[in-house]
Amino acid sequence: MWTNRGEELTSPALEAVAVCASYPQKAPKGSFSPPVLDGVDLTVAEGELVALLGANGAGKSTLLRVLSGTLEPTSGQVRLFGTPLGAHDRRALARTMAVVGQTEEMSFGFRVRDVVMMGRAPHQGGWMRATDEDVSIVEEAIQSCDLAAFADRPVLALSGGEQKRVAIARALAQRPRVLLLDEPAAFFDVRHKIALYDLLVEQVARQKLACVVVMHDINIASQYASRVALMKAGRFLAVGKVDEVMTYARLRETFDTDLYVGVNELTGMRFFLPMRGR
Ligand SMILES: Nc1ncnc2c1ncn2[C@@H]1O[C@H](COP(=O)(O)OP(=O)(O)OP(=O)(O)O)[C@@H](O)[C@H]1O
Repeated sequence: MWTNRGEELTSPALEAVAVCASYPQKAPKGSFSPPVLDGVDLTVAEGELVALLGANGAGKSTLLRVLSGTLEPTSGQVRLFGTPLGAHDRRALARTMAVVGQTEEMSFGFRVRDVVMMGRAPHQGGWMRATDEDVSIVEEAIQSCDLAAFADRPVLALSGGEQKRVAIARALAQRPRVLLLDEPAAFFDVRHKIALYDLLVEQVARQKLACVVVMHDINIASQYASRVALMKAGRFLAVGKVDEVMTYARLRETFDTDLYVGVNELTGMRFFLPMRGR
């Protein structure tokens, strides 16, 4: 069954099928690095937040690059609402998917409000004239990312964490259906970290977003993720609900280290503590 936009109703929002990926290398010319992703399968539905967890170098950011179309898989395929990523028109893709990378270059000379407005560009006509709706979406994104106090400041005059919040506000202003974020809370203080994930789960539920987030904080993942994917050496060790996947043994295998796994008696949620070595 198909919608009037030609999308298959039963298709997941985002799908990686048997994806392998390598990086092009300078020498010898035309060669590739050894595989960084090795047969990854993932489906992400609308209204769910999937956390990618794994040690440094496991391939999390690479998977995000492949899912966003920045890196071509060497084999396998990524599909967005049932259609191969490459078959989507660039402008339509920009309306459908927003990406917040590990590092986001901010342009010199722009104010916070201008940068967030850039998220509306794929929805605007050739003249890029902001409608009342654009302005109100931008203001909502600025408010929700706690940026109102900085809205008229040059973006380069903000701290690392504040600039990251601007990049997230711009992505939310895009009103995408799929949102990919690479360690979005890396520079955040604890209050802003909790506020960000509260905001993300609220957006995921309200806008029916399909959201994939690379995370290093396993306690945040256990509290906010609909599902968790544990990565090691370019493969998934396990994908599933927190209680199925975030076990002592699986986390040990993922991170090559022991973690204490506890359960919060008030919420029933798991928590994890690092254990010192000998
Ligand atoms: N541009 C690149 N060219 C060549 N190899 C790369 C490139 N980027 C990453 N790699 C390699 O690919 C592997 C996976 O890197 P990736 O950045 O995907 O890991 P990650 O799981 O996101 O790690 P981290 O937690 O440290 O951010 C690593 O071995 C890394 O050295």
